[in-house]
This record gives sequence, C-alpha cells and structure tokens, in this order.
Amino acid sequence: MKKVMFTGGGSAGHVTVNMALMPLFLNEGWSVEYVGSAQGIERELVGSLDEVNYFPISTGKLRRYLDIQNMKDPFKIAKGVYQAYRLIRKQKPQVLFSKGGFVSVPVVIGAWLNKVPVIIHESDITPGLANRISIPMASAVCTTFPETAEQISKDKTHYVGAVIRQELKQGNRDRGRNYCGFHKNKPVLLIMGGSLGARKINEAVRAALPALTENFQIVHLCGKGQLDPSIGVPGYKQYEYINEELPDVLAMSDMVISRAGSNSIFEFLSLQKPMLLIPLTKQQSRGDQILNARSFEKAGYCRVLEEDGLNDASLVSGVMEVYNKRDEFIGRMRNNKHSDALSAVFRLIKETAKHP
Ligand SMILES: CC(=O)N[C@H]1[C@@H](OP(=O)(O)OP(=O)(O)OC[C@H]2O[C@@H](n3ccc(=O)[nH]c3=O)[C@H](O)[C@@H]2O)O[C@H](CO)[C@@H](O)[C@@H]1O
Repeated sequence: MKKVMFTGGGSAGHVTVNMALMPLFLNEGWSVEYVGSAQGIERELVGSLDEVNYFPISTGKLRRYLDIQNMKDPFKIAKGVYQAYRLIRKQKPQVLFSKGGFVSVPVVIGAWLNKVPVIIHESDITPGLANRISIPMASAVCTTFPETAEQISKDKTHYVGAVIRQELKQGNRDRGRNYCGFHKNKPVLLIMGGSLGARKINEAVRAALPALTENFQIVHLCGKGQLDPSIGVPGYKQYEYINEELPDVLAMSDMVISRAGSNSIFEFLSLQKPMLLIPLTKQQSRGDQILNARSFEKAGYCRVLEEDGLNDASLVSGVMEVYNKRDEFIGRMRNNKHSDALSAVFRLIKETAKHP
C-alpha cells in the first residue's frame, strides 16, 4: 500500500495545509500517517480524521530568546530525532510532507536519515526557523509567495500559491447566523487573532465594543484561555477556536480584523473578505506577518494597522474605513487569480514519492 507521512504543528497555521491534503490521499487509497507532538493543536485537529494514524514524539521549541527551557530542549529534540528515525524506519513511508513548526525538524531529520524524500511547504515570504533548518534535507520546497524563491536554492522551489481547505468555500450565511444567534439586519465583523489568539487585539476589541456594536454584530475568535465571560454585550459572541463551523462563520462575515498569518489572509482573500490586518510585531517574531500584510496592502486587499498604534479609537476608525470602502477592496480581490495550489502540491507529493 502507498504510504504518505505528514508533520507540522505548534500552531494551526502549521497544520491546516496538511488537513487540506490528507483527505485527497485517503480518497485515493493511500495510508496516511502523522507525526506531531503529544499535546499540540496538531493532535486535536488531526484527531478529527479517523483514518489517519497519529504518532506523538518528544518535542522542544527552537527559541530565539534566552529561557531556562533552552537548557532542556536540546535533549527533548534529540529524543524526538531518535524516535522519528526509528518510527520512519519501521513505518517506511514513501514520502514525508512537512508544513513546518518546531515539531517538524526531528521528523525531517528522521526521514532524511532513512532516505525518504521530503517536501516542505512555506507559507510566509521568509522561511521560518524550522523550515530553514529543514530545507537542505528536502527535495522540494513549495511556497505561497513567489518572493520566497529568492531565499532558497532555485532548483528546489515550487511556487504554488496558497493551499486553501476546500470546505472553507462551502459555508452558508444562514447556518453561520444561526450558530452565533445573529440576525440579518446588521453586518457581521469577524475578529481572528491567528490560531492562538492575540491578547493585544482582544483587549483593543473589547475596549471598542460600545462603538463597534453600534454598527456590527461581532464574532470574536479569541484564542485558548482568552474568553472573557464577564462581557454580556448583545451582538457580541466569543469562541476560543472554531473548526467545522468556520466555513459558515466566514460566509456570514462582511469584514475581518485579523493578524496577518499567511494561511488566514489567503483564506480571506479567496473568500473576498475586506481586511483590517494587525501583524505580529518584529519584537514578537521574525517580522514575517509585517511582510505578509504589506504585500496584501500593496495589492489593495487590506488596510494595515501597526500594533504600536493600536487602541480602541484607531481600531474603530480602521474598521469604518475598510467597511466604507468595502466594494473597492472586494473588487480588487475578485480580480485576483487563484492558482489551484492544493492540486499542485498533491501532484508533487505523489510524483516525489519513492516507488516501493
Ligand atoms: C504566532 C505565530 O507564530 N504565527 C504564525 C503562525 O500563525 P497561525 O498559526 O495563526 O497561522 P495562520 O494565520 O497562517 O493560520 C491559522 C489557521 O487556523 C485556522 N483557524 C483559526 C482560528 C479558528 O478559530 N479556527 C481556525 O480554523 C485558520 O483558518 C487558518 O487556516 O503560522 C503562520 C503560517 O506559517 C505565520 O504566518 C504566523 O506568523
């Protein structure tokens, strides 16, 4: 039987592309396996696909800052490499697809040591640390942005565009309204602070609720542990994270406030949702979201609000500006030609798979 192995995790941005690809392999009769951490979001998300065998390994985070954990993590990572090596030797997948995130590095090393071909996907303009370590061991690197090719050896890069889960396009407005208890008479504003939520955005949104709820019904995806049950404002609904309801919630939303994680913003683009983007700052990251957001701003798909200038007043005026010009944003998004990245990556993985 043909067998493909997936890895990637830490945040949903490193899992949702895999979630789009795995059903295609299952439909064609492949055996599908996933290697991730024991407790990360990848385990939860992959758990919804019964046919996929999940193998947890030991993981450590690759940090750019000083932390006591930095002493322990090299041992956890080394253990992960050993576990992944043994697992891959035993399971014998024909190919490994890695979506990055810190959990993926030991798995890529394990595949490389076993001479299993590796394909990587990079969603951001600049590759993340995990992918930078993994790229020399990969036979191909798929990218969402064309600019990424400049930083990777040319013969490895395949510019494919953004991989979008097919089910996101099958949402239904009425089901979304039903789920949130919303009516038809006020537009809906969706707030998504990335898959983990964004504390700063949550605070600004909550401070701006009196002004925002005058004009909008609000659905706020605020991240694990960040619900505020003390808020009882009518027309404001908060969830930590939603999964199967997301297509319907997107379908009913008239505009979004979001971080600028690559997967999220390409999903909004494909569904033509006008965006106010608040990218993660350079202090908190390598600055990839700033580049993502600026490239969308240049194309006329969004307005960007820097976190430094974020407060309830700037948030409300940013939202009103985007909403009032929504037809212009939608018009430009409509002219964007999507590539069928999902099929391109699916084909590439199959072509790269070692023949048993
Ligand atoms: C803090 C951090 O490291 N962020 C990075 C992470 O973001 P993050 O994990 O937030 O990734 P993205 O914004 O790219 O993707 C989030 C994914 O989660 C889904 N979703 C989100 C909320 C929800 O309630 N339900 C749901 O299904 C979205 O539809 C999307 O598919 O990976 C991205 C892709 O490499 C990077 O650009 C980000 O900089």
